[in-house]
Amino acid sequence: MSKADKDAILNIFEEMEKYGHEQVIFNYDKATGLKAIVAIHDTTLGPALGGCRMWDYQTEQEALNDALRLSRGMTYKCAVAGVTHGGGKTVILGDHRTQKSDELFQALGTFIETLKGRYYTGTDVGTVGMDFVSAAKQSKYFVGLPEEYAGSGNSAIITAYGVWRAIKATAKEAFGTDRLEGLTIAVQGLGKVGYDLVRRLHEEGAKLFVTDVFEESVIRVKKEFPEVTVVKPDEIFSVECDIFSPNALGACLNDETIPQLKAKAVCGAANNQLAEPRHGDLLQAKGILYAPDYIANAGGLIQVADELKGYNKERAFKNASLIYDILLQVYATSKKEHIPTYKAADVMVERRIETIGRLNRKFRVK
Ligand SMILES: NC(=O)c1ccc[n+]([C@@H]2O[C@H](COP(=O)([O-])OP(=O)(O)OC[C@H]3O[C@@H](n4cnc5c(N)ncnc54)[C@H](O)[C@@H]3O)[C@@H](O)[C@H]2O)c1
Repeated sequence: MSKADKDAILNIFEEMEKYGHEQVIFNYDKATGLKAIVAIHDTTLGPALGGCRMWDYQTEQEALNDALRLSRGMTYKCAVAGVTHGGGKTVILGDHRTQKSDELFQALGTFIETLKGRYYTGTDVGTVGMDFVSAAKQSKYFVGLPEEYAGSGNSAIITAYGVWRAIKATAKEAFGTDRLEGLTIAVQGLGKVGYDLVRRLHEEGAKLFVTDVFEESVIRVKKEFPEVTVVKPDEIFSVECDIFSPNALGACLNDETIPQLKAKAVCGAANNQLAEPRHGDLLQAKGILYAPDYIANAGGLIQVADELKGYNKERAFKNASLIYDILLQVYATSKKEHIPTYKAADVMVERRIETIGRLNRKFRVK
């Protein structure tokens, strides 16, 4: 174990205190080799909800940091999306391409079951619905299962729908109309979400520039929507456009990329788009309207939260459409309180958690 890892373990409570985490659980199963960390950030609004990531972390500290950071992000995403859940996250330490097995996920199921519903989990980077079909053999606290297993299925479709609604709200704020026809939009990432977003934007008559590092994704999009203009991955930031839509990886808005942006607004699905919070200030200083990522991409969360009530697709899409209204509120708060949009979103969330928390305490039956 490296010195950094030892220090991190000594500092866990300091980290929990800094960000208000309630619980961090280390799970090890000898028979399957499962090593998983579950972080529960805040259950004021209800049981924690948040995906399970499987990643070949270089160090245990990196895995722990990811669990802490991502679970906190889920508290904010749940609160802003209006679902009655708090934030949690699981990370499995391992290579998702070579180390998965039915037994490994069943072992995860046994650990999640011990939390007795304090935390629900499902897919994230490196995991797919079928992994949780295995886990669900041992526990009822899994979501995001495939439709044939009575789950709500692929969440990318509703996520893309939510991002489309977010782009419309952002256009309304930046350009005074939510009609996308004639606007130029640069889309980075043509994966599960990016592809379906391009389909919607194309249908509405937006002029599209697109890119992906995976050539097959680019070929598929160009074949289906021949009017799009394909650019190289490193050219997408400097495209002359109205809106830049990041749908690939996190930290894409940083010291190197922000100066290249010619867009008047940024709105996309990627998680953790700002490399650091100060990049949100930098965007504002440049006069670029930023749609906070955890609001724009809340569609998937809304779907899995709905699954816990007995999935109703119509209801889930109706709730995801409200991303439009929530974003307009964020933009209004940002203007009224003279703060960047990413801060306005956080402020709205913190106020909501405080208010609902107070209501929950007031009416709790002892
Ligand atoms: N799928 C969901 O329901 C959901 C929900 C919320 C947030 N998100 C976030 O949205 C983003 C996209 O999710 P997804 O499900 O479509 O993932 P995905 O893996 O299907 O697609 C990501 C795409 O980005 C491409 N890519 C990676 N690096 C790139 C780069 N530098 N330039 C251009 N393209 C690049 C990949 O080749 C891939 O095609 C992720 O950040 C994810 O965390 C997804």
